[in-house]
Amino acid sequence: MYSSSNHSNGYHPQHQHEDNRFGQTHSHSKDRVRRYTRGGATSTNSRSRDFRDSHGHAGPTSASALRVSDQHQKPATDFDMAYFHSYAHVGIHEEMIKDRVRTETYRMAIMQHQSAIAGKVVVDVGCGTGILSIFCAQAGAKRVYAVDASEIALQANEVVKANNLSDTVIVLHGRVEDVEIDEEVDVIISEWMGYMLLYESMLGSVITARDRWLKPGGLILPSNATLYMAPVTHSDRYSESIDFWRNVYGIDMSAMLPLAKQCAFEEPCVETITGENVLTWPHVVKHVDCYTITIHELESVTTRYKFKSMMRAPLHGFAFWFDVEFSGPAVSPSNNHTLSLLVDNNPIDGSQRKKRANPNEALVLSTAPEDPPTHWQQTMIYFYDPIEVEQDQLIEGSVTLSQSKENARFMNIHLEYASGGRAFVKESVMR
Ligand SMILES: C[S@@+](CC[C@H](N)C(=O)[O-])C[C@H]1O[C@@H](n2cnc3c(N)ncnc32)[C@H](O)[C@@H]1O
Repeated sequence: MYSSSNHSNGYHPQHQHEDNRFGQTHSHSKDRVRRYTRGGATSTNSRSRDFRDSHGHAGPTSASALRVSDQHQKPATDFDMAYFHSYAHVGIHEEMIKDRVRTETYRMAIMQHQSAIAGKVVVDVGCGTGILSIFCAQAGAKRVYAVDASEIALQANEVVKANNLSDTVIVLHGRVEDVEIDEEVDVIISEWMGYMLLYESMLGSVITARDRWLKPGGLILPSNATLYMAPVTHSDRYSESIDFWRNVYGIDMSAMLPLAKQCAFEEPCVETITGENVLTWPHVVKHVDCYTITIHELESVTTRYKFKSMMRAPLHGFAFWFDVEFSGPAVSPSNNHTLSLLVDNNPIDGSQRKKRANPNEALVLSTAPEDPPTHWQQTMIYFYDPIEVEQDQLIEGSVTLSQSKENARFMNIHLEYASGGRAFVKESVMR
């Protein structure tokens, strides 16, 4: 995943600064998950470890507490191990927790659903430092299984102990796919969203947890998610990275342009844009219902889009962003807890978009350009050269997001676009 325009892969030495989230270096902004792509295998083991004592209470880790179960899922790959290792770094957790939009929306959602959590059993899929598990304990959960395959689970256990919550929060160090929980749970909570929603492929682990442990009628937070895309104009960005080379201290360095374009725009960029960069209403790329989605459905997502530009402007590429909603399971319309969002047809481009039926009913965590910024920012796919579009000009094509065969946590992006009689294809990989 590329968080700025200044490199064609994640490991360029120039413009380096410490990325607190993953201890990774890059120029403009922070990467949520990248560091794991560098090293391949790490020394992290794939066994599950829990901190329960013989009475089922949380306690210090010991060799006898190590438990292995490989009957549920494929074994973790070297890529998985490197991925979990990347989450052992404090910086990534600091960045997530300091993202107040993210963390406070989760806390509000937990409090909003307190009646479904108090006295109930919760599993926190990917607990990290344990913050969401502790919020659930504060909301009155009877028991919270806080599961994380990263070494950060050891820290979570210390945090739980220091807050005198060891009787409620049971930290399990292992993959959700491997650990054993000997009871059904009422609630699943997880912060699984990667850039462009599906990068990291962590949603599959939430599905696994759901299918292993969730009681019928149980609650999943967040309950659904939507990935959007829209065409954008961003002349400043293009000038900064490309036009810059046309005149450098009076020297014509245009010979650098092909390399500059490749390095800047070959891969997706994670950046913050504003609503002013967006040329039309967004198109829904994928809507995910966490209660019903299958792992198979996530392997490849294809959508066709058709936009009509609202203005005359140079089209520089597409922005992607997502939102997630914290509502209960979808139930019949006669029930008061019916999902609060409806999907209706976008009058501008004919695509579907979500409309809030009752804004008071479900909390939404949005990463849209017009909403307060989050650490996810927006994900941009830039063209190598802009396309001039007139007002009302059609921009159409398709996009396919598929898990890489090499490493399912990488995402291949196949983008086809046509406008004004010209057609293009762009392939990129978010790694
Ligand atoms: C985005 S972080 C969220 C951390 C924490 N819940 C929070 O909100 O601050 C995701 C965490 O999930 C863990 N994780 C991802 N996949 C997992 C799996 N299959 N089993 C256990 N932990 C997993 C990662 O190690 C990471 O710590």
